[in-house]
Amino acid sequence: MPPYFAPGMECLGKAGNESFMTREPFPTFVEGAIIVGGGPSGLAAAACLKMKGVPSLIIEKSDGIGSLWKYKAYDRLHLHIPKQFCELPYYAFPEDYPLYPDRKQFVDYLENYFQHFDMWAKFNTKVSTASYDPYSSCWKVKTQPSEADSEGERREYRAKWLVVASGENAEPYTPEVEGLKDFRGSVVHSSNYKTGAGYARQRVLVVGCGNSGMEIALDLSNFNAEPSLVVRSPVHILPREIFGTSTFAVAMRMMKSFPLWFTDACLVWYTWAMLGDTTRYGFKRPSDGPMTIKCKQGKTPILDVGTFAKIKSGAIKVCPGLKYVTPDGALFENDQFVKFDAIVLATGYRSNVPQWLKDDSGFFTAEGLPKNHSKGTWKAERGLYIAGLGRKGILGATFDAKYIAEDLSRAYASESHKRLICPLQSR
Ligand SMILES: Cc1cc2nc3c(=O)[nH]c(=O)nc-3n(C[C@H](O)[C@H](O)[C@H](O)COP(=O)(O)OP(=O)(O)OC[C@H]3O[C@@H](n4cnc5c(N)ncnc54)[C@H](O)[C@@H]3O)c2cc1C
Ligand SMILES: NC(=O)C1=CN([C@@H]2O[C@H](COP(=O)(O)OP(=O)(O)OC[C@H]3O[C@@H](n4cnc5c(N)ncnc54)[C@H](OP(=O)(O)O)[C@@H]3O)[C@@H](O)[C@H]2O)C=CC1
Ligand SMILES: O=C(O)C(=O)Cc1c[nH]c2ccccc12
Repeated sequence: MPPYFAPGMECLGKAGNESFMTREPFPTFVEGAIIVGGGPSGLAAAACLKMKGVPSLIIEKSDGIGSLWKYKAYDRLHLHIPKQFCELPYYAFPEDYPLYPDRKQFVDYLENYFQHFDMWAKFNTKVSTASYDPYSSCWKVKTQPSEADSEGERREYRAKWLVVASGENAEPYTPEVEGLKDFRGSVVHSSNYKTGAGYARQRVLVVGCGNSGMEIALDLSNFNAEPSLVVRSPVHILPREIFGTSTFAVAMRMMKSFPLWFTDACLVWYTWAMLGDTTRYGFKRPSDGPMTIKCKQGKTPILDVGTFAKIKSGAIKVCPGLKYVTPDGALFENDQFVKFDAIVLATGYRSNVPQWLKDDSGFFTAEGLPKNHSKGTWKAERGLYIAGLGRKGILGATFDAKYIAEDLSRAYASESHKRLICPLQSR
């Protein structure tokens, strides 16, 4: 019996006494792969598959591609590593782009990339569940329209292969902080922060000192606000450039020829020479080096774009961990109380994979990131692939996409004799 007639693939609605009113939608069969997410990782995967002759459908909950860069990033954002490390496969950045393209340029590039490869995508469509159906050996992907699409309907798609590309930064993470909900001023997550323009002369507490918190504190200071930055854990801070060359590029080159510890020692020594003793300003260094931590834990070092100079000058204050927030300020772990007018939570993001992917293979951690697998973080079982969740930035996602296309295209070729070709109803 061909797979499309197998039990479980018939669209007869739910069992039991549920009426036809609650019937499940008819599934649309997708030849090739379904890709969940239309960010850089999903685009890279779709392009690499296409180059290998494998079709795919991107399902994206936002109204277009690159939603993180389009809607969830602040205005002054630039790529913080040089463009050659953020280029997606088979399509170069325009030649006149600067070394560190800005947010708008990167979004334009992603949109052109999508057009260039003439990709298939369903926008305003959120994947609510994806599960493997052993009867049909397919992935069942159920979708619901996003809030912006009032006329959309629930759909079901099926494909032999599923590529998870929903991003490490899928959901803003807001920690439980005592008293936060009673704070009288504005509280925004960094994903909703655009510019410091409305914060002039306000005392703003920026919680979190990853790359977002550091740059938002700088932006606030440039707009004449009075930012304070919570730095609760040891963290590596590196200048973005070493003698005019990107620190990231220097590190990559060194890692090819020298052991990791030596690269780390050089980076830390150089930072000390450039920025001085950062511990004096509240930045304790972890005992492991910056690239060791990136490789082991995926945590990105701070690439400083001018915040540290503002900290040195006193324009940005550094605070230790938060104890609690009051309606008009915050108490810190050193028992100091400071008044604030606004709070920006630059406390990071989480994967949303556990919310929608039903996978019991043990491939993912409870946080929805691949566990450390000896064979890499891009391939699970039963036709499930993962792009951009290996905590290696856009460069890592492009490697994932190439490996995925290589492997998936082989499986696609061997399946081709029994493949069912059902054109999509809409693009
Ligand atoms: C502010 C910021 C700056 C960064 N700068 C850099 C940088 O300079 N260099 C670098 O290498 N990395 C950088 N990163 C890391 C970042 O992970 C990448 O830039 C990149 O966007 C990751 O691409 P992605 O496609 O994996 O994820 P995303 O860009 O997050 O794309 C995932 C897409 O999946 C969609 N999606 C999620 N869940 C669902 C669902 N259930 N159904 C349908 N669609 C869904 C989302 O709407 C989103 O469009 C930065 C991250 C942030 C937050
Ligand atoms: N192109 C660019 O210039 C930029 C790149 N990025 C990238 O985007 C990704 C996300 O970065 P980002 O948004 O900064 O998130 P991160 O996860 O990197 O940083 C989150 C920060 O919040 C802190 N934090 C979390 N909870 C609390 C709490 N309760 N109290 C105090 N501090 C807390 C964390 O501290 P702790 O370590 O103690 O948990 C950490 O310092 C990274 O990969 C980053 O490199 C981001 C911005 C700009
Ligand atoms: O911005 C990010 O989150 C990245 O992951 C980019 C990146 C990958 N490897 C790195 C090593 C040092 C600094 C940034 C990165």
